Amino acid sequence: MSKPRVLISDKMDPNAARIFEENGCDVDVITGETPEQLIARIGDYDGLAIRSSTRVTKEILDAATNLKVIGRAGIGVDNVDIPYASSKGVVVMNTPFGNSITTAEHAIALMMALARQIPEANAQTQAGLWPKNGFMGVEVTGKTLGLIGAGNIGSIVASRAQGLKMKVIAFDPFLSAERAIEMGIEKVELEQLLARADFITLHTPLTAETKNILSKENLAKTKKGVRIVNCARGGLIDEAALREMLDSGHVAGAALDVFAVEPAKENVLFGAPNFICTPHLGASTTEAQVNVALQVAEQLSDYLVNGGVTNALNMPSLSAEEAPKLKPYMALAEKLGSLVGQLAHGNLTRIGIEVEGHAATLNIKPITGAVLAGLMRRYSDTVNMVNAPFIAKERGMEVREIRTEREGAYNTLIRIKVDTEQGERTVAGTLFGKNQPRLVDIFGIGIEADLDGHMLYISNEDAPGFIGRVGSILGEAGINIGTFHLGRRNAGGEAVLLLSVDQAIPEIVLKTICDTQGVRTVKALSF
Ligand SMILES: NC(=O)C1=CN([C@@H]2O[C@H](COP(=O)(O)OP(=O)(O)OC[C@H]3O[C@@H](n4cnc5c(N)ncnc54)[C@H](O)[C@@H]3O)[C@@H](O)[C@H]2O)C=CC1
Ligand SMILES: O=C(O)CCC(=O)C(=O)O
Repeated sequence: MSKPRVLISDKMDPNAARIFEENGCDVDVITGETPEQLIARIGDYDGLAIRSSTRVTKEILDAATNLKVIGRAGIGVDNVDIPYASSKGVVVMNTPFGNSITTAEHAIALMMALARQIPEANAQTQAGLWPKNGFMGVEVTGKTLGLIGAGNIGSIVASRAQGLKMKVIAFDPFLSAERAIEMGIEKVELEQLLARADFITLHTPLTAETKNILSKENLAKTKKGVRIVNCARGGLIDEAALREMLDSGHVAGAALDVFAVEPAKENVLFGAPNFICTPHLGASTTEAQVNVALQVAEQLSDYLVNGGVTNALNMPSLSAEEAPKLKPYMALAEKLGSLVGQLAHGNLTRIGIEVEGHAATLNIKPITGAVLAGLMRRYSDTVNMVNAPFIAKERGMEVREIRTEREGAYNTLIRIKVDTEQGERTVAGTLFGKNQPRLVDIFGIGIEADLDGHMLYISNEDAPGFIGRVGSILGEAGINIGTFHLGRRNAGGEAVLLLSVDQAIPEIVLKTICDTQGVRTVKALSF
């Protein structure tokens, strides 16, 4: 089997390339290309490792015909079109913790630089001005630091600021009261933070809610003399409004690592009083870059070589240890989903996935993904367990998952219930001999069958001689029967026949079977 191919398209610590190679991938490091160059090249690769420079757009994803996974060596993934990647079945991963300490330290460094105007004092001193009387700083001790966003980085900033004897308040709608107490900070509303903070530091992603969170209006509500730090994302602050506030002296200083448009070769803030900036250096320490490079290479190669999923933003995590345990369940789930998809008529709007026994002790998200992928395969060739939940949602399907660790008649069971035009339909399957997917129930009728290759499903009235008649029709058409499985609701009632055959069954043969007395439904299946 050929090795997975990975492209590193942004500057990254060389350890990343080494790890990819050690883990069995072929790797190319080609940085600084234009989007057109990347579009021309990307079709050759299974994996793409990036930092913040490569923008993974729709056009790039359309050209990435072999791409299975994108890894961001860092946290923010606003440079990747995740919904489109999901629709293409491409997993997107980041490295959520590798550069958090470094970025938090950068925010603290910028805060201290602002408090003591270090960059300007340095420049004037080296220019021979000895400006001893030109710079009057402020202490941070006893001052209030307002965090907007108290996640990984925000909480590290909080603990460092507490070490500097600052009082920390935070606005973060998703911060629980318990966590705030644990962090020793005060959870406040945005209005309070704006009114009370001597320093404000931002640590949220850029979303519809956080875009321009420091708008002109909100900047006007800040305390006079406030100092503002942004090491999160450009776009969180209205840059033109901030410039006005710096010029007027209402904002005593601002330090930005990130800009609305990057690279920021020119910006309305350049040259403003008490404005300092760095070129998106928040994550730039040797330690952080080694961390994220190692992590992204381990994660991507684990996915490409072993199927392990870690820190994916568009699918559930699946460790390399979990992957082999889940694989037979996912195969079963896929087959059951596919059976339902092939047999159910009309739109499926409600799907129940019940997992019992041993499978329920595992991570069931991949099982759900596999059921949905199997179920929707009849709609699309590109559906897979990554994009299936998104497509299901898009199609308005309501998916319910029920997990019961207690064993029933089988040591493990996956049951799928769907509402169809004919009412609720159920199929269930188990694993025989630990990894052999086996159907055990079809629409409430017990049966035992492998779901493999070409198959024929017949629902009929239970009557003597029926099986012989079907056998003869197939025999006369030269179609060899591999396996034969029977089940019935009750004697003389509804019966089910599931056959595996060595070739696809021609329409004309299906029609002949359909016309046979006692037949209710006939359907050729393939798995
Ligand atoms: N300058 C740089 O080089 C770097 C920048 N970053 C950026 O820092 C940001 C934060 O990273 P982490 O702390 O790791 O992320 P995180 O996900 O751990 O924390 C983000 C926090 O923002 C909060 N939040 C979300 N919406 C909010 C809203 N509307 N108002 C207030 N709070 C809200 C969340 O509840 C969460 O607690 C990310 O955008 C990331 O891209 C990260 C690393 C390096
Ligand atoms: O890779 C970088 O230098 C930027 C890091 C960053 O912005 C992030 O991790 O979100």
